[in-house]
Amino acid sequence: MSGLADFQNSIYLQGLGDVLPALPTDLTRLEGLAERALSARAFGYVAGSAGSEATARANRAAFDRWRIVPRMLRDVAERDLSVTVLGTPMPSPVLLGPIGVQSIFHPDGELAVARAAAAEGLTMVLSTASSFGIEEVAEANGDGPRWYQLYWPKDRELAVSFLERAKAAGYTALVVTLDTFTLAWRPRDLDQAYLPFLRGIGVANYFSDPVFQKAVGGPVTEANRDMALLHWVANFGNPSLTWDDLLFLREHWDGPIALKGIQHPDDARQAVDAGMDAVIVSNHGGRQVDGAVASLDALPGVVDAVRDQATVLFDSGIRTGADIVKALALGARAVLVARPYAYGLALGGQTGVQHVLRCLQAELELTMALSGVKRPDELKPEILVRA
Ligand SMILES: Cc1cc2nc3c(=O)[nH]c(=O)nc-3n(C[C@H](O)[C@H](O)[C@H](O)COP(=O)(O)O)c2cc1C
Ligand SMILES: O=C(O)C(=O)c1ccccc1
Repeated sequence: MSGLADFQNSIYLQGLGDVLPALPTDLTRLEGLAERALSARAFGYVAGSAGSEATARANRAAFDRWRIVPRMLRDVAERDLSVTVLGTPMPSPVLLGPIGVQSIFHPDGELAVARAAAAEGLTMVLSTASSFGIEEVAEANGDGPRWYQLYWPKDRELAVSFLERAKAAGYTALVVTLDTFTLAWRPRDLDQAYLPFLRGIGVANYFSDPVFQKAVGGPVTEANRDMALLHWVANFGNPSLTWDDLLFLREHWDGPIALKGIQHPDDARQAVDAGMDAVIVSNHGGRQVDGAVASLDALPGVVDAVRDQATVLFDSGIRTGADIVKALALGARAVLVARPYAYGLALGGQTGVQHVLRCLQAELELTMALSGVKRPDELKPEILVRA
C-alpha cells in the first residue's frame, strides 16, 4: 500500500463515522454537477468545445477503444508513481494543465488551485489568461512546483516581460501554447455572446504589466479601460508566428520549454530540431479544431517521431486513472488534466480541486497495481489491446 491509495482507505474509514465524500469519486460525474452549480455562461465556457464538439467526443472515444490487459503475480507490493519531468520532481505523472479565467468558476480561482496543487505536491501550469496575476498566484502556490504557460502576444516586448515576471516569480518551465492564437468557432459561447475577456476577466497579467501599461498610456483605470481591452484583443494572439520564431523564446527563457498543441509527427520533429525540451500532445480538449484527430490517437506517432530526443506529455480527454494508464502506456511521460479540476474548483474551491487530484492519483495507482505495474516507466503499449 502506498500513500496515494491511502485515500481509498481513508474514505472507507470515514464512512464508519457516517461521513461520505463531499463530491463523487467517479470524476465523470462532476460535469453534470458543475452544470447545476455554475451560471449558464461559465458552464458553457468550460464544458464547451469547438463546432459540433466532434473532437471532444473523439478524445473520449479514443480512450474507450484501448483496453488494459492486467497481469498477475508480479509483486506489486512496493509502488512508486514518482517521476521527474523537465527537472521538476512529481509524486505522480499528473499536472494541472493551464486553464484561463478561473474566477468565473470560483471567486478564489487560480489562488485556490495554486494552494490545492501545492498541498498535493503536484505541478500547476499557470495560464497567461489567468484571473489573478503571475506573482499573486506564485505567492499562493508557495513552495509548490509551478510552470508558466505563454500565450505569445504580438508585442515581443510584452512577451519578454511575461517571461521575466514568470522567471522572477519562481515558475521553472515554460509551456508555449501554439493551437490558440485565436479562439475557434465555439457555439456555446457564441450563442450566449459570452467572452470573459471583454468583461475584463482573464486579463490580469496584461493590465498589471509595465510594458502593456506603457502601450495604453499608464495604469489601467476607468478612463483607459476600453482602450486597454481593445489593445488586449489586438495583441492576444499572433497568427504569423513560424518555427524560426522559437529562437527568440530560447534567447529569453533559460529553463526548459514545452510546445503545447502538437498532433503531427513532423511538427514534433521540428520541435526537436528547434531545440525544444518537450512537446505536449494536445488538441486543447477539442476546443479548437472541430473534426480533428483524437489527441490519444495522435500520441503514438509523436512518440515515435521524438524517440528520446524530447519529453512527450499528453492532454485532452483524461477523466480517470485508467485514462492516465493508457496515455502513459502509449508513450507519454506525464499527463495534464484540465476540465476535471475546473469542475472540482466550481464545486468545492480548493478542497474540490484536492478531491479531484486525490481521486485521480489513487485510481491511477490502484489501476496500475491491479494490472501488475509498480512504476510509470513499466507501462508499455503491450499492456493494451484494441477493443
Ligand atoms: C475553460 C478552459 C480554459 C483553458 N484555458 C487554457 C489556457 O489559458 N491556456 C492553455 O494552454 N490551454 C487552455 N485550455 C486547454 C487545457 O489546458 C487543455 O489542453 C484541455 O482542456 C485538455 O483537455 P481536458 O479538458 O479534456 O482535460 C483551457 C481549457 C479549458 C476547458
Ligand atoms: O478558452 C480556452 O480554451 C483558452 O485556451 C483561452 C484562450 C484565450 C484566453 C483564455 C483561455
